[in-house]
Amino acid sequence: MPAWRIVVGSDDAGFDYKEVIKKDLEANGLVASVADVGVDADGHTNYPTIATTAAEMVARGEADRAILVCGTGLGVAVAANKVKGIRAVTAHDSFSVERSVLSNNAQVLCMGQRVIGIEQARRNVREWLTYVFDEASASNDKVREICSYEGI
Ligand SMILES: O=C[C@H](O)[C@H](O)COP(=O)(O)O
Repeated sequence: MPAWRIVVGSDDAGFDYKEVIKKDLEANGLVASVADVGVDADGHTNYPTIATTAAEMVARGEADRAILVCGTGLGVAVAANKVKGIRAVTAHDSFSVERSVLSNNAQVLCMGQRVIGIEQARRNVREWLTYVFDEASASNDKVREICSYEGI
C-alpha cells in the first residue's frame, strides 16, 4: 500500500469539510503528506482556480491524489478534468468511491458539502485511501482508451 501524497482544496462552500478531511488525512497512516491549495478561512477563490491548481500538482507528479470539495462536488470535478491526464470524479457513496479507483483509476475525488453528511464524507476518504488501481485488471484497457483520446 503506498503512502499517499495528497493535495486538498475547496472553495468557500466546501471549506469546512476540507478542513475536517485535511485533519483526518494528516492523522491517517496511509498518508505521507497533505498539501492544501486553499481556500483559507476567509478565502473566496473560485472553485476552478482551486481545482485546476490541485489537479496540476497531481499531473506534474507532485502529489499522488487530490480531494476537492465545493458545494456540490460538481464544479471542482469539471474543472479538474480539464487538466491533461486527470480523471476526477464526484462520488458520494461508498461503492462509487471504490469503483472510481478500481474501475477508472481516478486520482481526484470530489464531494459536495451541500450534498453529503460529514461522516459519510470522512468514511469515503478513509475507504478511498485503501484502494489501488490494478493495471493488470480488465479495467485498464478502458482507462488506456481515455488516455489515448487525450494523446497520452
Ligand atoms: O459546482 C459548483 C459548486 O457547487 C460551488 O461551490 C458553488 O457554485 P455556484 O456559486 O456557482 O453555485
